[in-house]
Amino acid sequence: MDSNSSQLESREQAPNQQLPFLHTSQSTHKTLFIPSKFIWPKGDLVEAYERLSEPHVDLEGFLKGDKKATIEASKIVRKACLKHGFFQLTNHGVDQNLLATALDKMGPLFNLPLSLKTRASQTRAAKMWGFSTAHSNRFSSKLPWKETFSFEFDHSCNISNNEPPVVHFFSSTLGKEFEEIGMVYEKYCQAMRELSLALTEVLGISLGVERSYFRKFFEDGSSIMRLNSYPICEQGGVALGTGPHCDPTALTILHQDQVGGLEVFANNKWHTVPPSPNSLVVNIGDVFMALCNGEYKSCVHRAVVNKHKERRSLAFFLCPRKDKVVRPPEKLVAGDGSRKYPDFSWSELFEFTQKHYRADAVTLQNFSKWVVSSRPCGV
Ligand SMILES: C=C1C[C@]23C[C@H]1CC[C@H]2[C@]1(C)CCC[C@@](C)(C(=O)O)[C@H]1[C@@H]3C(=O)O
Ligand SMILES: O=C(O)CCC(=O)C(=O)O
Ligand SMILES: [Fe+2]
Repeated sequence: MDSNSSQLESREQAPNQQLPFLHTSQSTHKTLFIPSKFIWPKGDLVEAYERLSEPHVDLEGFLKGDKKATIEASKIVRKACLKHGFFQLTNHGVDQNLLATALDKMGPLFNLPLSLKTRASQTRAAKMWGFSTAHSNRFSSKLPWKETFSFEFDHSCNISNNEPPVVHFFSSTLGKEFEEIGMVYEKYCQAMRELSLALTEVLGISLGVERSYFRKFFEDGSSIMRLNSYPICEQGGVALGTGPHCDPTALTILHQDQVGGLEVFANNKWHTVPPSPNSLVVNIGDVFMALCNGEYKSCVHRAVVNKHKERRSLAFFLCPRKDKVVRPPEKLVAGDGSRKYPDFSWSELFEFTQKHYRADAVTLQNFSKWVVSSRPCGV
C-alpha cells in the first residue's frame, strides 16, 4: 500500500503544469517525448493480444417483462460475473439519440480553452469533482493520459426542478450558455440511473436473491458520472489513459466512441474490447463484489492510449447512498457462513480512494485490511 499511497500528491500544485496534451486538438505542436510523470511501469503496460467482445446480453425481453428471456439474460450475466465481471448490453432501451448527443457534446466541451475548463475544477471539497487534466493536482506519478469532467448524480434528483443539479454544475462553473449541454448530461444520468437499477434486478435474479433486493439497496443512492477524453499520444508503449484498476463503485455502464482502447483482464491476460455500435459496456465494481460476498468478480480493466485518434467515453458509476452499510444478504453468506469483507459504508471506501489510496486492481483487498486493522472489534 505504501508505494501506492506515496503517489498521492501532498503539495498543492499549480493546476495543469506543463501537461503535454493541452490543446491537442487546436494545436499542431507535436510532443514526441512525454514527461516521466506519465510513464507507467512495464508490468502495467503488457500488451493485449486477444479480443473479448462476449458476452452480449440482450435486455429486450427482460425490459418487456418476458420471464424466459429474463432467466436467459440472468444466466449469461452470472457466467460473465463469476469469471471476470464484464459484459455488454444490447437492446438496453436507452434512446440512441441521447447516446449519440452525449458523445457529440463532449467535443465542444473538451475543446474549450484550458482556462475555461479549469473554471470547473475542484468545485467541491473532494478533489475528484469537476474538471481534471491528468489528475495532476492529485497524483505525482503514473499520471493518466486523460482529461475528465466528474460530477455526482443524486438518484432522487428530479428533472422538473427549476435548475437540475447537473445543469447547475455546468452553468455555474462554465457559464449560462452551458445550460443546454448540462441538460444533455442530466438526461443521460437519468437514463443511466434507470438502466443501472434495472440491471440490479437481473443481477439479483442471477444470484438467487429477491429480484428487488439490490434495486432497493441502490434506489436512494448517489452515483458518479464521468466524461473521459483521451488525447492522441504519439509516444507508444509508455503511457496509459487509465491504469489497471477495479472500479471501487458498484456497477459501471460505459458508453465509448468507436476508437477503442478499453481493455479487460480475464483468464490471466489482457484483452481488447473492440467498440460495438449500439452496445453499452458493463462491469462489476468493488461495492457489488463485497455485496455478493466475493461471488462476482470486480472487473480489472484499463484504457490504453492511441497514436492517431482522440478517444472519448462516458462512465456512469452506480453507487449507494453514502451512509448505506455494504453487507451481503444472508443468502449469499449462508453457504460456508464466512464473510469475505467487513461491513463498511460507501463513504468509507470512497474516502479511502480519495485520501489514502489511489484506486487500483486491489483496492478492495487493501481497504478491507485497513478497515479491520483500524476498528477495535475488527468487522
Ligand atoms: C470512486 C471513484 C474513484 C475513481 C473515480 C470513481 C470511480 C473510478 C475510480 C478510478 C477511475 C479508478 C482508476 C484510478 C482513478 C484515479 C482514475 O484514473 O481516474 C480512479 C478514480 C478517482 O479516484 O478519481
Ligand atoms: O474509458 C474507458 O474505456 C474506461 C474508463 C474507466 O475505466 C473509468 O473511468 O473507470
Ligand atoms: Fe474503470
